[in-house]
Amino acid sequence: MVDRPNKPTALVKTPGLPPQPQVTISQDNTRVTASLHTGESIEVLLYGATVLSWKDCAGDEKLWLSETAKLDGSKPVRGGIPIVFPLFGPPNASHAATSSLPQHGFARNVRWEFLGKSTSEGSSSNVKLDFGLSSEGIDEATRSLWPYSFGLLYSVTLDRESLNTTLVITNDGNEPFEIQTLFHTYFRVQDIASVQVGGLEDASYTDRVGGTKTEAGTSSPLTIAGETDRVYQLTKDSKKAIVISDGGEPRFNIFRDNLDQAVVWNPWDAKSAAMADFSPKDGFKRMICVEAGSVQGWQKLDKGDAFEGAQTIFLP
Ligand SMILES: O=P(O)(O)OC[C@H]1O[C@H](O)[C@H](O)[C@@H](O)[C@@H]1O
Repeated sequence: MVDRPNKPTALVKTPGLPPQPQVTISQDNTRVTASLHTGESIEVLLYGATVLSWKDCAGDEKLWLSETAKLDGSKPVRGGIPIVFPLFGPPNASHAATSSLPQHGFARNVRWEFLGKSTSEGSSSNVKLDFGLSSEGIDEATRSLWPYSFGLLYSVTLDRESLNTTLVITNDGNEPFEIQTLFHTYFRVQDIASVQVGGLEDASYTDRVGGTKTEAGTSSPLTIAGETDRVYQLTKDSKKAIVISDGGEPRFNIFRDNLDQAVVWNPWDAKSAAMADFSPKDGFKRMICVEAGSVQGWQKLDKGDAFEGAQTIFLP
């Protein structure tokens, strides 16, 4: 059974004080917000099931969201964590089944259903919000572009010091299909000039700036000094974090589960100037996308198969 929103569950009893709600959830027609009693919070837009905001206990925002991002369902959100599915990047004639879809697929362009919340047994400090999308939940025009019977279950779990996003994709029909997927996370940073991305050392990557070329890994952490768009080929070792440091301090430790690539993207000045929904125009100095995904080749799902991929971002 699904809890109704707006009703805090799990009460903590502190001697001498009235019971305190552990988790507060509220929902309107467009979004769901959840806060822990310790102050951490998340906000998820039903359009695209896009995480728009993740704040720590001090109320500091961890995600970057463009000031001109469209939140009205007219286009994918520029910022937060849009979900890429079932195709990463621009459509390509070489993969006929997804060749008619928009860039990064359709999951970020459609309204999802809020399925409800849960908290861990005995835990005083987390909340999981579940969202669903299926072939029945998309419009006829989109379904005609990708006519498969699928189910997506997306869970966003807020803990005191981490945020987990888990996507389970199922093939609910008779026809096999092939997918790519990715969490397009926009991290907020203080100053891109002092950002380093560690944990990608020695990984080969596809550089997508100015044509596509494959490069061997380098021994030092990645720094960003211009337009950057790389797809790193990582090992299956989910214990190795990708670490985003800012001003010499580690800020985010990203762990992957069953996602073997990571895209690093910063549009820099010219590309961000060309995006109407990217603002302020120098906002590229305060964001970096590090996107865990499965985007090299395709994951094939036969009838009844499921694919599960997740990322957990820890605040050091
Ligand atoms: O503008 P969008 O469709 O949201 O894509 C934004 C970016 O997403 C990924 O990071 C890709 O690697 C980039 O090539 C792309 O420009």
